[in-house]
Amino acid sequence: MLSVRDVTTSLGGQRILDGISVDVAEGRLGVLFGPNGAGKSTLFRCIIGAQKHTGEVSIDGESIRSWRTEAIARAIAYVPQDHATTFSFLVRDIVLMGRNPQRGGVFGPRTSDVEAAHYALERLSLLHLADRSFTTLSGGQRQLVLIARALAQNARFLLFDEPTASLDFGNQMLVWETIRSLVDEGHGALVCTHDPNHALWFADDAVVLNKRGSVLATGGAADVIDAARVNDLYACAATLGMIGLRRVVVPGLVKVPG
Ligand SMILES: Nc1ncnc2c1ncn2[C@@H]1O[C@H](COP(=O)(O)OP(=O)(O)OP(=O)(O)O)[C@@H](O)[C@H]1O
Repeated sequence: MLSVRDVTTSLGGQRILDGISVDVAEGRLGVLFGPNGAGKSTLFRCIIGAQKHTGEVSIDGESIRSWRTEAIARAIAYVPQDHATTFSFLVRDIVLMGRNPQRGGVFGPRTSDVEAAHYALERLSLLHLADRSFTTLSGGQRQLVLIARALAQNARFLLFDEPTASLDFGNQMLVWETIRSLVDEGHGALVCTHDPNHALWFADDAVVLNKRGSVLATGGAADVIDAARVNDLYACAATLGMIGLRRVVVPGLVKVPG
């Protein structure tokens, strides 16, 4: 279990997160839902130790505050919101980078690392792109490559920051289905999303943040993300229609909980 307890942080002299607590359990898919600027990305950075904070992040009851970066990366894989690389790394090398925390030292990749990267590419049907430059890929393909890198990392817990932003509907579903299947295989995931439908379709649990960076609600996704709450957060009557999409099922593609 990855546990976040009472995490509070400030940026530029301003309180950004205020006493956030969230659990990420293996075999559970949680979503982090909240308006722009609520602090979702900042919370991810706190969790992986990239942002100073008070409160505690622990794994199986052990605080990870003093863990080295590599040790954290062996336990937690983070897929950032938008990865604009200016270097034209090959896709296979980007995915192989996911093995760095496992390798340690300065030695080159072991056979097992190459195999893990190959498996991750194969799992996400990306083998045909393995020798393409990352910079030449579409946004959806890049996102899938970053998920493959996280898969190669073989961490117990996966953090995704808006993994379907800018993707077409088909790729949104592919990404969510991939995350869901990784969770069903035993990973724990926390996914930041702006789409209440995605939360209802795919997530088990939800944490709703308000724009002041504190928890508005936490619990089962369908219990805490409903029309009233979405309307309250965004003051938008159209949210009722969006929530209605929950009942639209693409056969064999979208799993609707319950
Ligand atoms: N370096 C910084 N200095 C000052 N304020 C910052 C800094 N980085 C982020 N912020 C502020 O922190 C707040 C939270 O930002 P964050 O990116 O975590 O929000 P978010 O919920 O992920 O937003 P979005 O949904 O738009 O991606 C925002 O108000 C942002 O302007």
